Amino acid sequence: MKILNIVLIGFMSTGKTSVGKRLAQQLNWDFVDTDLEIEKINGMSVSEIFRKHGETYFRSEEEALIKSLLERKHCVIATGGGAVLNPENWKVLTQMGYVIALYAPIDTILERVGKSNDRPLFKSKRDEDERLLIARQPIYNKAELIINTTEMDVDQVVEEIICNIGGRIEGESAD
Ligand SMILES: Nc1ncnc2c1ncn2[C@@H]1O[C@H](COP(=O)(O)OP(=O)(O)O)[C@@H](O)[C@H]1O
Ligand SMILES: O=C(O)C1=C[C@@H](OP(=O)(O)O)[C@@H](O)[C@H](O)C1
Ligand SMILES: [Mg+2]
Repeated sequence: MKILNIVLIGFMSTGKTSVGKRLAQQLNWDFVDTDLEIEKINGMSVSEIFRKHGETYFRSEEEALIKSLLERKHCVIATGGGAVLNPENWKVLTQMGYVIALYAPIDTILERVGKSNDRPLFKSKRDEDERLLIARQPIYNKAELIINTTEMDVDQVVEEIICNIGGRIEGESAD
Protein backbone atom coordinates (compact mmCIF):
# COMPACT_ATOMS: atom_id res chain seq x y z
CA MET A 1 0.00 0.00 0.00
CA LYS A 2 1.32 3.43 -0.96
CA ILE A 3 1.65 6.04 1.74
CA LEU A 4 -0.42 9.19 1.18
CA ASN A 5 0.40 11.05 4.41
CA ILE A 6 2.49 10.41 7.51
CA VAL A 7 0.94 10.92 10.94
CA LEU A 8 3.13 11.21 14.04
CA ILE A 9 1.64 10.30 17.40
CA GLY A 10 3.09 9.82 20.86
CA PHE A 11 3.43 11.32 24.30
CA MET A 12 4.37 14.96 24.92
CA SER A 13 7.99 15.75 24.08
CA THR A 14 8.75 12.54 22.22
CA GLY A 15 9.66 14.78 19.26
CA LYS A 16 6.57 14.80 17.01
CA THR A 17 6.81 18.49 16.14
CA SER A 18 10.60 18.57 15.60
CA VAL A 19 10.73 15.31 13.65
CA GLY A 20 7.61 16.16 11.64
CA LYS A 21 8.97 19.52 10.50
CA ARG A 22 12.28 18.02 9.34
CA LEU A 23 10.70 14.96 7.76
CA ALA A 24 8.33 17.16 5.73
CA GLN A 25 11.30 19.23 4.51
CA GLN A 26 13.12 16.09 3.40
CA LEU A 27 10.12 14.65 1.59
CA ASN A 28 9.15 18.04 0.20
CA TRP A 29 5.70 17.55 1.70
CA ASP A 30 3.51 19.98 3.66
CA PHE A 31 3.93 20.06 7.42
CA VAL A 32 0.87 20.34 9.64
CA ASP A 33 1.23 20.54 13.41
CA THR A 34 -2.25 20.28 14.89
CA ASP A 35 -1.31 22.43 17.92
CA LEU A 36 0.17 25.19 15.74
CA GLU A 37 -2.93 25.23 13.53
CA ILE A 38 -5.22 25.48 16.57
CA GLU A 39 -3.02 28.30 17.92
CA LYS A 40 -3.27 30.16 14.59
CA ILE A 41 -7.06 29.78 14.42
CA ASN A 42 -7.54 30.93 18.02
CA GLY A 43 -4.83 33.60 18.06
CA MET A 44 -3.35 32.28 21.28
CA SER A 45 -1.06 29.53 22.55
CA VAL A 46 -2.30 26.09 23.57
CA SER A 47 -1.67 26.89 27.23
CA GLU A 48 -3.66 30.13 26.93
CA ILE A 49 -6.51 28.19 25.29
CA PHE A 50 -6.49 25.76 28.22
CA ARG A 51 -6.45 28.66 30.71
CA LYS A 52 -9.14 30.76 29.04
CA HIS A 53 -11.47 28.14 27.57
CA GLY A 54 -10.54 24.84 29.24
CA GLU A 55 -9.48 21.46 27.90
CA THR A 56 -12.94 20.51 26.56
CA TYR A 57 -12.85 23.51 24.20
CA PHE A 58 -9.28 22.65 23.12
CA ARG A 59 -10.32 19.06 22.38
CA SER A 60 -13.26 20.19 20.24
CA GLU A 61 -10.96 22.51 18.28
CA GLU A 62 -8.53 19.61 17.89
CA GLU A 63 -11.25 17.31 16.59
CA ALA A 64 -12.54 19.92 14.11
CA LEU A 65 -9.03 20.63 12.87
CA ILE A 66 -8.21 16.96 12.37
CA LYS A 67 -11.49 16.41 10.48
CA SER A 68 -10.58 19.31 8.18
CA LEU A 69 -7.38 17.50 7.15
CA LEU A 70 -9.13 14.42 5.74
CA GLU A 71 -8.69 15.29 2.05
CA ARG A 72 -5.06 16.35 2.35
CA LYS A 73 -2.25 14.43 0.75
CA HIS A 74 1.54 14.54 0.90
CA CYS A 75 1.42 15.93 4.40
CA VAL A 76 3.38 15.12 7.52
CA ILE A 77 1.00 15.62 10.43
CA ALA A 78 2.38 16.07 13.94
CA THR A 79 -0.45 15.55 16.41
CA GLY A 80 -0.66 16.76 19.99
CA GLY A 81 -0.05 13.96 22.48
CA GLY A 82 -3.72 13.67 23.49
CA ALA A 83 -5.26 13.77 20.01
CA VAL A 84 -5.45 10.03 19.45
CA LEU A 85 -7.34 9.44 22.70
CA ASN A 86 -10.44 10.57 20.79
CA PRO A 87 -11.69 7.65 18.64
CA GLU A 88 -13.03 10.10 16.02
CA ASN A 89 -9.52 11.50 15.57
CA TRP A 90 -8.05 8.00 15.45
CA LYS A 91 -10.48 7.09 12.65
CA VAL A 92 -9.57 10.13 10.54
CA LEU A 93 -5.83 9.89 11.12
CA THR A 94 -5.57 6.16 10.36
CA GLN A 95 -7.65 6.70 7.23
CA MET A 96 -5.33 9.50 6.09
CA GLY A 97 -2.04 7.71 6.19
CA TYR A 98 0.77 5.85 7.83
CA VAL A 99 0.69 6.27 11.61
CA ILE A 100 4.05 6.31 13.38
CA ALA A 101 4.41 6.52 17.17
CA LEU A 102 7.47 8.13 18.72
CA TYR A 103 8.39 6.72 22.10
CA ALA A 104 10.70 7.87 24.88
CA PRO A 105 10.82 6.80 28.54
CA ILE A 106 9.80 9.26 31.24
CA ASP A 107 13.34 10.35 32.19
CA THR A 108 14.18 11.23 28.59
CA ILE A 109 10.89 13.11 28.33
CA LEU A 110 11.63 15.07 31.50
CA GLU A 111 15.07 15.99 30.12
CA ARG A 112 13.57 17.12 26.82
CA VAL A 113 10.85 19.19 28.44
CA GLY A 114 13.53 20.88 30.55
CA LYS A 115 12.65 23.87 32.65
CA SER A 116 10.58 25.74 30.11
CA ASN A 117 7.48 23.54 30.25
CA ASP A 118 4.55 25.17 28.51
CA ARG A 119 2.39 22.06 28.32
CA PRO A 120 -0.69 22.36 30.53
CA LEU A 121 -1.02 18.59 31.03
CA PHE A 122 2.65 18.02 31.79
CA LYS A 123 3.33 18.58 35.47
CA SER A 124 7.11 18.07 35.58
CA LYS A 125 6.45 15.70 38.46
CA ARG A 126 7.98 12.35 37.56
CA ASP A 127 5.35 10.05 39.13
CA GLU A 128 2.34 11.95 37.85
CA ASP A 129 3.74 12.35 34.34
CA GLU A 130 4.79 8.71 34.21
CA ARG A 131 1.30 7.61 35.22
CA LEU A 132 -0.15 9.54 32.28
CA LEU A 133 2.48 8.11 29.92
CA ILE A 134 1.72 4.54 31.06
CA ALA A 135 -2.02 5.10 30.74
CA ARG A 136 -1.69 6.41 27.19
CA GLN A 137 1.00 4.11 25.85
CA PRO A 138 -1.41 1.29 24.78
CA ILE A 139 -3.07 3.73 22.37
CA TYR A 140 0.27 4.88 20.92
CA ASN A 141 1.26 1.22 20.57
CA LYS A 142 -1.55 0.72 18.03
CA ALA A 143 0.57 2.65 15.48
CA GLU A 144 1.89 0.80 12.45
CA LEU A 145 5.46 1.70 13.39
CA ILE A 146 6.85 2.53 16.84
CA ILE A 147 10.23 4.22 17.10
CA ASN A 148 12.09 4.28 20.40
CA THR A 149 13.83 7.65 20.15
CA THR A 150 15.78 7.41 23.43
CA GLU A 151 19.21 7.07 21.86
CA MET A 152 18.44 9.05 18.71
CA ASP A 153 18.61 12.70 17.78
CA VAL A 154 15.95 14.30 15.57
CA ASP A 155 17.88 13.63 12.33
CA GLN A 156 18.33 9.98 13.20
CA VAL A 157 14.59 9.59 13.81
CA VAL A 158 13.89 11.21 10.43
CA GLU A 159 16.40 8.86 8.76
CA GLU A 160 14.77 5.85 10.42
CA ILE A 161 11.36 6.89 9.09
CA ILE A 162 12.68 7.48 5.57
CA CYS A 163 14.38 4.07 5.61
CA ASN A 164 11.19 2.43 6.84
CA ILE A 165 8.88 3.96 4.25
CA GLY A 166 11.30 3.03 1.46
CA GLY A 167 9.58 3.22 -1.93
CA ARG A 168 6.08 3.28 -0.48
CA ILE A 169 5.42 6.99 -1.05
CA GLU A 170 2.28 7.65 -3.11
CA GLY A 171 3.14 9.24 -6.44
CA GLU A 172 6.53 7.49 -6.72
CA SER A 173 6.96 4.69 -9.22
CA ALA A 174 7.56 1.21 -7.86
CA ASP A 175 11.01 0.83 -9.49
N1 LIG B 1 15.23 12.76 19.43
C1 LIG B 1 15.43 13.85 20.18
N2 LIG B 1 16.58 13.99 20.85
C2 LIG B 1 16.79 15.06 21.64
N3 LIG B 1 15.91 16.07 21.82
C3 LIG B 1 14.75 15.98 21.16
C4 LIG B 1 14.44 14.88 20.32
N4 LIG B 1 13.21 15.06 19.81
C5 LIG B 1 12.76 16.24 20.32
N5 LIG B 1 13.68 16.80 21.13
C6 LIG B 1 13.54 18.05 21.88
O1 LIG B 1 12.51 17.83 22.84
C7 LIG B 1 11.67 18.96 22.96
C8 LIG B 1 10.24 18.58 22.63
O2 LIG B 1 10.16 18.22 21.25
P1 LIG B 1 8.84 18.40 20.40
O3 LIG B 1 9.22 18.17 18.98
O4 LIG B 1 8.17 19.68 20.74
O5 LIG B 1 7.97 17.18 20.93
P2 LIG B 1 6.40 16.92 20.82
O6 LIG B 1 5.87 17.64 19.64
O7 LIG B 1 6.31 15.42 20.69
O8 LIG B 1 5.82 17.39 22.11
C9 LIG B 1 12.25 20.03 22.02
O9 LIG B 1 13.10 20.86 22.77
C10 LIG B 1 13.07 19.21 21.03
O10 LIG B 1 14.15 19.94 20.51
O1 LIG C 1 -0.68 15.25 25.50
C1 LIG C 1 -1.57 16.15 25.48
O2 LIG C 1 -2.72 15.96 25.90
C2 LIG C 1 -1.20 17.47 24.90
C3 LIG C 1 -0.05 17.55 24.15
C4 LIG C 1 0.42 18.81 23.57
O3 LIG C 1 1.14 18.57 22.35
P1 LIG C 1 2.60 17.89 22.29
O4 LIG C 1 2.40 16.40 22.41
O5 LIG C 1 3.12 18.28 20.96
O6 LIG C 1 3.38 18.44 23.42
C5 LIG C 1 -0.77 19.74 23.30
O7 LIG C 1 -1.59 19.21 22.30
C6 LIG C 1 -1.57 19.94 24.55
O8 LIG C 1 -0.74 20.56 25.51
C7 LIG C 1 -2.11 18.62 25.11
MG1 LIG D 1 4.27 19.00 19.38
